[in-house]
Amino acid sequence: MLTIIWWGTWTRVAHEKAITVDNSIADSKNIAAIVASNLNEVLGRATRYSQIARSMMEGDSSAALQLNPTRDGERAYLRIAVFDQKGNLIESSANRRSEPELLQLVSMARSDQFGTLQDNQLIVGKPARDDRLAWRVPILIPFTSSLQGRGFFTAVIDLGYFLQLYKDVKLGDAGRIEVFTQDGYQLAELNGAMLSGGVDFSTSDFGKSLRHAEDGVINTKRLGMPLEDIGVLRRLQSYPLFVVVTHDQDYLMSRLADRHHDYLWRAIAVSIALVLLLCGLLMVATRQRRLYNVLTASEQEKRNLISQLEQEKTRALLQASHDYLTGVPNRRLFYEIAATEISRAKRSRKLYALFFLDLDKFKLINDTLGHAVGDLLLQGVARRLRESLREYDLLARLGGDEFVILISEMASEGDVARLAAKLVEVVRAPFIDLDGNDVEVSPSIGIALYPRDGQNVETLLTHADFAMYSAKSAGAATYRFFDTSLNASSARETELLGRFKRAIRDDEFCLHYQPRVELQEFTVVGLEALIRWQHPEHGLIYPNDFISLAENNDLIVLLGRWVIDAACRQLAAWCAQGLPVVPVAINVSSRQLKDGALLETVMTTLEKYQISPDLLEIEVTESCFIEDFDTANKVLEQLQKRGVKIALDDYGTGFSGLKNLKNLPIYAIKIDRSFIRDIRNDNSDAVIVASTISLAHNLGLKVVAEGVESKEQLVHLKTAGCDQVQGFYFQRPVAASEMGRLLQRRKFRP
Ligand SMILES: Nc1nc2c(ncn2[C@@H]2O[C@@H]3COP(=O)(O)O[C@H]4[C@@H](O)[C@H](n5cnc6c(=O)[nH]c(N)nc65)O[C@@H]4COP(=O)(O)O[C@H]3[C@H]2O)c(=O)[nH]1
Repeated sequence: MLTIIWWGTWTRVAHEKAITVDNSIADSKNIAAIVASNLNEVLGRATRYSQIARSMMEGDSSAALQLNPTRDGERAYLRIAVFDQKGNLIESSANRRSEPELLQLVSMARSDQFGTLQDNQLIVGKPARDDRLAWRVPILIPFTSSLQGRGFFTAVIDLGYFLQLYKDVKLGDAGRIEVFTQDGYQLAELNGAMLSGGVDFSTSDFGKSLRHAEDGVINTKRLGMPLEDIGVLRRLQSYPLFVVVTHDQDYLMSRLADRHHDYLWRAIAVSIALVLLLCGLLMVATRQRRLYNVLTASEQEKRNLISQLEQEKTRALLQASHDYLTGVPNRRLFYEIAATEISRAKRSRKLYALFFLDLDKFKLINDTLGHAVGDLLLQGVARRLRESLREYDLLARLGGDEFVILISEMASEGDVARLAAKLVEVVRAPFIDLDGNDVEVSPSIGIALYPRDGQNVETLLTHADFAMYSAKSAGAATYRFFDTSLNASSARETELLGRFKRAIRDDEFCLHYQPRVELQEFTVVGLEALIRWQHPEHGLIYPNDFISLAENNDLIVLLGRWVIDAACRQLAAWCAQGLPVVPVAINVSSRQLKDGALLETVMTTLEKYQISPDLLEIEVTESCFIEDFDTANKVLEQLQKRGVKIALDDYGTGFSGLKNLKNLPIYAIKIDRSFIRDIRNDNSDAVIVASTISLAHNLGLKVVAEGVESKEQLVHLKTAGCDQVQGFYFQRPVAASEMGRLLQRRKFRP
């Protein structure tokens, strides 16, 4: 683009210059033609004067009078003189006696210095060496008169005067009009108003070139001139002279300069604009490029991230579906695959068997040899089991030392039994050098068969679990098929019972705490201690699974003591931490009330931990009073007297009409959560709760609603006038370590 602009500009400039030069040449040609024509005319008059001179020499006496250029107004002729053939002056227009300047020319003519002369031939002489008037040129025309023979007409012509007539022609400072003789002698030069002349170029290149030049354009550069000059030469029609007109090139070009500067500036401006535009475009392009690169990079990064995420996902899925320790499927994957297998089994006539395998005394190994050995053992067991099974049998680890195996497509129960026996033996074989220890372990396997013992995975698993307990009861290191006569729960209970005392001793139990919140300011006014069993093999076991077991096996008193001790210990610990403690309620069962030592246990424990009695509350259920009203009443009254508050738990599920309560040593009732669950939808529940609250208040009892899970229930209870609530809505039961912050804060936002 820039090239085009500059090429266009230069072409235009050059074109205009060429046109100007052409115009100047045409102009010069016109001027040269005019000057040559006029000079021709001036010299033509010399021919006429020479004829008058001839008449004069032939005796025409009046002719002399006509040889007077001044009288004719002929101002280009300064003087006229006539000479005879001997060189005598016959006539002078200036009335001079001698004309030495002109005589010299006559003498040269007579001595044939101009060659053989012809009549009427114009001889142009060189002016006398006088720079001031160098343009005054002597001329001579020979003629022949009939009386006196040869005569010479001479004159001095003022070419300066002649050229001055053109002084207004604009040719520029160095422009000029010149008159030359044929051999390159410059007779006169008009340069502006300046006249000069008398320069002999005959020996210079310029002079030589003039000699053969035709009419038209010539290079008028001469020695000492730096530049070419374009001149136009025009020969005189009748005389051996020519006129050269030269325009001043600088002058011509200077007339174009403004316009050309304008072109130049425009070209520069457009170029700058273009360059700026280009730079702008370049910057935009660079920015775009950079943005593109950034985008590409971020796209790449995104792609990497996605593939990383996909890898993570695959890994997570693998982790989520496989047991990290043994690498076999975990419970989740087992359920998925087993469900598909069972649905396939429905179309098969073959037997499917689900093995529930548990290692006997695994905890002992863990406790004595350490977890590292325990882990290696589990890995070894998994490996052996896997190696003993067919490829399409499904082995999974449920957790701890529990493995399950889904055996598919077995021909008979006998085959299943043989496989189970083989697995027992395989696992029983010693494990050598587990972290430096040789370990022996035996498995107990429970077997449930499809379709006989269950139609789905859950049932089969439960029944295999029962069968496994049965195998353990049978002395372990064996297998058992599920038998409907098996009492599953008793098998588990038997196992739990087996380690109950040790669990109390080993502190496998712990207390979780749930806050009780009053409904005016939503302040925590108490905590309920709820027992949990952190079973090393079965995980966290909730009280419903072992409280009745403890009650039925005379262990509840022992357990109760542990609870009293643990609650007081915890209160003391919170106090020691400087936490603002609130009363902690513990659950006491009817069997504990019958224990004569309860009062003493409570009081000594309080004393042991330096806990004020009003920081301990006791929750009893209605059943306590049913079984042995007097004893319960007595013990509780004594406790109450010593400052321990009593609340009636699970209210509504038992016998008590409210009127029966008025004689009991209680300060509050806790409405069972079964009434609260549907309080918003079940009108009768709402009525029971509302009337309970109002009657309890009439008896001076506080009312606590249990199992509050939603805001709607909360609003309803608050509107009904309930004093306090407890439930998942505010807080699920949590470990003591998590209670510290709540005790600090003490308040909930509803
Ligand atoms: N669905 C639902 N449940 C809620 C909500 N808020 C609390 N709960 C649950 O309701 C039970 C309240 O205790 P509880 O009625 O005394 O009923 C207790 C109590 O009777 C007994 N128990 C707990 N700890 C002890 C103890 O140390 N000694 C004795 N003898 N019995 C205990 O075991 C029962 C069950 O205790 P947990 O399983 O801990 O169950 C707790 C608690 O987790 C709720 O919003 N929704």
